[in-house]
Amino acid sequence: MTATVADGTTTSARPAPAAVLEVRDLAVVLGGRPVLDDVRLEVAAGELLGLVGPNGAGKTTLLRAVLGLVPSSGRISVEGREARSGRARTGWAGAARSIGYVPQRHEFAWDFPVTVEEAVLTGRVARIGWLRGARTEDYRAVRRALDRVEMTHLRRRPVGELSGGQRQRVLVARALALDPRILLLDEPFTGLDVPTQEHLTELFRELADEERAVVMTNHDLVGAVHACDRLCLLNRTVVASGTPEELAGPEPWMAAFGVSAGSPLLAAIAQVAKGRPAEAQDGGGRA
Ligand SMILES: Nc1ncnc2c1ncn2[C@@H]1O[C@H](COP(=O)(O)OP(=O)(O)OP(=O)(O)O)[C@@H](O)[C@H]1O
Repeated sequence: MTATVADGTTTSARPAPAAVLEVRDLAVVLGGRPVLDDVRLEVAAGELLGLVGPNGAGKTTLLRAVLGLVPSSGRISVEGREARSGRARTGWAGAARSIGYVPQRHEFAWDFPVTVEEAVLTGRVARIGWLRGARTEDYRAVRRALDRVEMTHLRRRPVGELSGGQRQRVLVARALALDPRILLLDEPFTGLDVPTQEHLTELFRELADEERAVVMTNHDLVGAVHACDRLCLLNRTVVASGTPEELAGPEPWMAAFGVSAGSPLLAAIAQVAKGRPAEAQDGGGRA
C-alpha cells in the first residue's frame, strides 16, 4: 500500500494490487472554473476507498467524470481498458457496464410512479439498451440485487412511499443490478440513522471483499477512517492518499480541510486510525 502526500513524499508498505479503476491527469472545468486539476487515483479490486474532502472539493465531479457525465481531459481506464484518453472518449460504453453508480439520494426522481422493482430494473439499461424489453435474466438480476439489500419484500411498493434508508437501499440495488466490478457511491450515508449506516457499511465491505472496487464519498471523516481500506483526500486535486494508519497524522487533514492544529477532529481521526483492528489495517477481508 502506498501513501502519497502532495509534497511528493511517498511511503510504501507493500506492493499495490492491479488497479481496476485508474485515473491520470484528470482535469475538469465547469462554468469556466477549474474544478479538478491533475487528479490521479487508483482503486484495486477488493478495496473500499473513501473519497473525502471539504464542500466543493470536487468529489461528486470526480465520480461524474469517471462516468463520463461531465466534460474532462486526462486518462481514465476501467479494468485495464481506456475509457478516456486525452480528450477522446474511447471505450465509455464498455466501461459503463463495469461501473455501478449510486448518486446522492436527492438526485433520483422519487415522485416518478414506479415500483421498487421497476426502479432497480433501470439499473440494467446499460445492458438492455433503451429500446429493448427486459428479459428473464434482467428480472433475475433485479431480484438478486434486491435480496442483497434486503428489500425483496418491498419490491412492489411505489418508490415514493419509501423511507430515506429504504430509498438508499433501492439506489444501491439499482447499481448492483449490473453486477459491476466498480461501485461508486456518492454520500450514501447522508440523513441515515447510525444503525442503517452501519448496516450499509457492512454491505459495502462485503461487496469489496467480492473483489469489487468500491469508492464512496463521505462527510463523516471519522466513520470513513474507521471503515475504509484507504482514503483519498481531495481538494481540487489529490492532497494525500493512503491507509487510515498512514494518514493518522494531522498534516494531510489540515492541508485538505483547512482545519487548525487544535481541531478536535484531528485527535478523533488519529484515535480511530490507530485503534483499528489488525484485520482492517491489513485491508479488511482481502487476501
Ligand atoms: N454544472 C456546474 N457548473 C459550474 N460549476 C459547477 C457545476 N457543478 C459543480 N460545480 C462546481 O464545482 C465545484 C465542485 O463541486 P462538487 O459538487 O463536485 O463538490 P463536492 O466535493 O462533491 O461538494 P459537496 O461535499 O458540497 O457535495 C463546486 O465549486 C461547484 O460549485
